[in-house]
Amino acid sequence: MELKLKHEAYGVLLVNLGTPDAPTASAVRRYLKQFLSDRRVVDVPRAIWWPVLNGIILPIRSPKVAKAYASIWEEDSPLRSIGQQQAEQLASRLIMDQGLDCPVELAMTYGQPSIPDGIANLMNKGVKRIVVLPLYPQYSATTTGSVADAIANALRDIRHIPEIRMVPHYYDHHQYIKGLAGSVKMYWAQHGQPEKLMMSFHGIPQRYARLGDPYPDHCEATAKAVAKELNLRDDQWIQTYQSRFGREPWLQPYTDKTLEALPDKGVRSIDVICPAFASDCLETLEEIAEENRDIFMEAGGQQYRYIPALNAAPCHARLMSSLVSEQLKGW
Ligand SMILES: C=CC1=C(C)c2cc3[nH]c(cc4nc(cc5[nH]c(cc1n2)c(C)c5CCC(=O)O)C(CCC(=O)O)=C4C)c(C)c3C=C
Ligand SMILES: [Fe+2]
Ligand SMILES: [Fe+2]
Repeated sequence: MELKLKHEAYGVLLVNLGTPDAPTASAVRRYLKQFLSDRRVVDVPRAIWWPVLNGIILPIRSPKVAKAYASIWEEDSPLRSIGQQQAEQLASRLIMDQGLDCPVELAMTYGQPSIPDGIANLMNKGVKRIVVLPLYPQYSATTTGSVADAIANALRDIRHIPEIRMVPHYYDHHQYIKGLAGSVKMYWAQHGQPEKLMMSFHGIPQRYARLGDPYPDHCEATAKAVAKELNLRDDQWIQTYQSRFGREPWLQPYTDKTLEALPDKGVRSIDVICPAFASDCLETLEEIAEENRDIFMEAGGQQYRYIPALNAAPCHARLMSSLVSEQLKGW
């Protein structure tokens, strides 16, 4: 009985970026407005950014991006439906691996389900200590930093605040590296190995890294560790950055430009993984699996395959359960 009460005091908030409520221009506009108003994401002075965001970006981008969402939407946005599966699997894993019967709530930094609702749901279940697990293996101020801000903002409205611990990153965690390498090995065992493996990470502006964001160092460490785990020679893999936005230079090499150039360098077959994404989403299912495929094939490539994110794989739930239990030590 005593043990059960103790377990009920803990809860997990699994956090991902966020996604629109529907694949429509108005829902995408609402989502992009919240996301792109975050100063950690776009740090341009507000007097310059507000007119650009409201007068140009939102009216032009929302209908275009809504079409892209419509092409990947099933019953819901994949980011949210996969996130719900991950939350359920993590709750079962915590019981199986750690003997810990505690609630797990999915929350999004932007859109629904929100971080304040996630915290309220946990507290309504009697939770006093929350482990926040941002689903970002590599730390960036634009993602993990924004989760910390959103948690702090949510706590402002709570009189008796819960205790909070947060997983800062897991870019070099052995279960994460083995999970990624294992998914590639399994894919190659079934479909054969291509000439190159591309590891494409979501980009950030170069300036953010110069100002102290360690994200590129974390990405390089992940990519090197996965290549090592797969016993790849240097010429058998390449690390790139995708999803650039706006005019200033982002981290390089760019995924799309690299794919356009590779066939001329003699590379005709390539597999792509996106290690910065814990769940498949618009950026992997549409940008990588569709748009970038066309770029490679039109440039003369012959075989292009996207290997899915870890999503709801059992090894992913085991990794998340280890990350949570490592935070619980001594608590
Ligand atoms: C404007 C600057 C952006 C920064 C900086 C940025 C960093 C960043 N984002 C992710 C993960 C995801 N991003 C997703 C979509 C997305 N990202 C941006 C812009 C920045 N991201 C935009 C405008 C969008 C929306 C789509 C579009 O308009 O092109 C998603 C997908 C969400 C979904 O609903 O499927 C994810 C996930 C990381 C990991 C990261 C920095 C490390
Ligand atoms: Fe993004
Ligand atoms: Fe994109």
